[in-house]
Amino acid sequence: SAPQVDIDPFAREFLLDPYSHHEGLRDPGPVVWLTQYEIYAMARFEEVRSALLDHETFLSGRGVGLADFAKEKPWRPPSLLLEADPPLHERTRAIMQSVVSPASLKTLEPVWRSRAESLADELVKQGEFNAVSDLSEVFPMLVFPDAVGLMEEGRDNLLVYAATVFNAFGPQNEILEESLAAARDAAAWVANACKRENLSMGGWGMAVYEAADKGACSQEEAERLVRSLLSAGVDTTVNGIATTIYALTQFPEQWKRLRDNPRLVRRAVEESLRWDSTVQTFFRTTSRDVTIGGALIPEQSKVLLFLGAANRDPRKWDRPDIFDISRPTSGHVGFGAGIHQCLGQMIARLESQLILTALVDRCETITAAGPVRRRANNTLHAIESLPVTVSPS
Ligand SMILES: CC(C)Cc1ccc(C(=O)O)cc1
Repeated sequence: SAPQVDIDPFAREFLLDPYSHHEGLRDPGPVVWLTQYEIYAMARFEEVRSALLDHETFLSGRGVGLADFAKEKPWRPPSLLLEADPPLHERTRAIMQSVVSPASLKTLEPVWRSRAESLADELVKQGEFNAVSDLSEVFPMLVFPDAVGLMEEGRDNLLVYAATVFNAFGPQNEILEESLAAARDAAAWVANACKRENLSMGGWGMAVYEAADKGACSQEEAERLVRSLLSAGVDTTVNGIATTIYALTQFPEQWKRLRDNPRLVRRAVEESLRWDSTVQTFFRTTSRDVTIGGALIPEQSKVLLFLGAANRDPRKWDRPDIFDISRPTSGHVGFGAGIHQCLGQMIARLESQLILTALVDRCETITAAGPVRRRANNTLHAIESLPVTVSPS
């Protein structure tokens, strides 16, 4: 049976520094029993990847958080993408893939590039700035809400709402209680922003309703699918960009390599996702008894998958704790894997690549100008503050 582990992966001190705790989750065995929550967990690369690929054994429809939707009411109507299994998932995923298509991104790229360059111009002029409040919370908000076609008024509700979405995958701890209290108004704003009449023509949001007009889904489903874009599309890129900058301040020789060859930006973004995965964890629920590495996981069990720990598993990666932009990163589970693999991964990659390229082109060096401060979140490895100094090239 699965070895018992007393670690609390949703304790504040774990969330603020998860990587110092991961060996205690990987080493006891391929599957462990977390006594704090009476759930199973997997933190090794092989097992995490296999579970993500086996969507028939490891279900999403009963929620991808600790809450089992077969036993308790979700805090919000379940996502038709993230919290759906086939066949529903196939229909909704196809709609969203046709909306956030490569063609659509191609048309947006020039505008996104010019926004990234203007922001980088300003930041280099400043010389010293906060890579969170002045950069990673700014750039995604300059491009993503417009791509969705969101109303202008109240957009700052997006970050508050998204933080709650990600906290809600965890237990009812103080972190979740605090963010639920803070997010009441934000949730109302998001619900309203997803309505057809509040979305502008030509945006991704309206494209979902046009799919509904063609019979691909109902108008109500369209409204909830737009909510998915707002839930997943902001806090992820905000923290992904901040983490990439953080990694580059911690490994300055990697910045130098980017300066010598800016084409390595793509690899830096990928390696950043592996080295410090923005999305650290989420759950699956077993549809049947399944034995992993000699341990039986009964059906209807919640299983916590540690993506961040899998991406630094020494059984898979050599020198896993080193941020090395030349390493082969293919197969990392920073965007998940299988049928639920991140729908927005190309959006996230483009945003990160554009802003990083704009900074690499303009800055000879980028260095930490003070300590990094983290923001505790039940799912995300989030950064609250990251003061940096840049020298112009
Ligand atoms: C890493 C995932 C948990 C991010 C995410 C959040 C929310 C949704 C939704 O559909 O609301 C989808 C994906």
